[in-house]
Amino acid sequence: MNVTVLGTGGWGLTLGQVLNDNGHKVSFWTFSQAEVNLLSTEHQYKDKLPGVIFPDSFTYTTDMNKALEGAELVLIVVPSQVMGNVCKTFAKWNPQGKIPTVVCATKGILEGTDQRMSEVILENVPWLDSDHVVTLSGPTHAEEVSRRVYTAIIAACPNEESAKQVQKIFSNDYIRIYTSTDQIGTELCGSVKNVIAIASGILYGIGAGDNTRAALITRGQAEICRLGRALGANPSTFAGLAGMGDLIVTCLSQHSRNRYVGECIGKGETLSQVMSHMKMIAEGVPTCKSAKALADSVHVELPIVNAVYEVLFNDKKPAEVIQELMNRDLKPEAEY
Ligand SMILES: NC(=O)c1ccc[n+]([C@@H]2O[C@H](COP(=O)([O-])OP(=O)(O)OC[C@H]3O[C@@H](n4cnc5c(N)ncnc54)[C@H](O)[C@@H]3O)[C@@H](O)[C@H]2O)c1
Ligand SMILES: O=P(O)(O)OC[C@H](O)CO
Repeated sequence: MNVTVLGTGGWGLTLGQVLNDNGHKVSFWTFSQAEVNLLSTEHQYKDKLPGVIFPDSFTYTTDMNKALEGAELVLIVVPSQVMGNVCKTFAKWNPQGKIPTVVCATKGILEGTDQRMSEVILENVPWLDSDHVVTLSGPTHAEEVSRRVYTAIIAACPNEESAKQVQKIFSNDYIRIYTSTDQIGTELCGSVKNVIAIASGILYGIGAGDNTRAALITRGQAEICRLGRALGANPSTFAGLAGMGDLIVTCLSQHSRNRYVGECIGKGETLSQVMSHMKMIAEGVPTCKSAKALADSVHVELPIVNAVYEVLFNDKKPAEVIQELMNRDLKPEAEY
């Protein structure tokens, strides 16, 4: 198959390598000429994935129409907050009557409109329909998949046949794809877990114990469930790879950018200080605002997300918000 990947960050490049391993022809689009120059000459992205050499057959361009020539599958892996603009350009491409499957591996919720990524794509690409937009999500760090570490993830689409097509295209002997028709739950889990991972990082930064981190992950999961249920997700998704699986990896992994942001803040940096030395995207930062807004819109309480919001955007001290969390009214565990 001819595959076009929109986005040359660590995850786009890694998924391109998976598809190349599976025998597909991969072309990349990036907004950055500097990235085209770097990747075309060095075939690696040392700042993001040191030591990983990408195939010579990969092509890179800033011309999206050129990258999309003959595309049978399009994989979008750009930061969530630029998804709308990237899709506006993508929409100008003429697929000549044959609508390709569009796979979205971005995790996040758009600030301002509070839309999930499949909603942003569908709104901005009029010739696409929901049967052709598949979400790829689950516990995956590019640092590991690029080294072909065993991994399992979810392909979610309301149309089961499209999810199965993506399952077949991406699966191989080191990456195993499960299908789901719960795209809402899959997208919400993959987005909100990043906010909980910032909280986990804060706990690392202040030197909290394992008990505290286990409590955070479990109660973070309860928040994701509560929001997901209110927005129409299937509750079984929360216990699966896109739910608990991804929450665990992002809260605990040394590779997690969201955990890293939290850890720096826990050690005393401000958000703008952390952002000034981050080389990669930490989606939990914008998603914290959108998750809070989404929850407010359906009258769902997300105490941990709200606490992270206070620390990130209102300069509250971690110790203060943790005390507030601990001192809330006592209640039964299963109340969500
Ligand atoms: N890295 C991972 O391990 C991983 C795993 C699963 C999901 N994801 C998700 O994939 C998405 C992309 O993350 P990543 O790790 O590949 O990115 P990254 O942090 O490695 O790099 C970001 C990339 O965004 C692109 N970019 C920046 N500004 C842009 C703009 N204005 N227009 C278009 N492109 C722009 C650049 O090409 C840059 O390389 C995120 O939503 C992330 O949560 C990442
Ligand atoms: O490195 P993070 O924290 O952005 O997480 C990346 C992936 O979402 C983990 O599945």
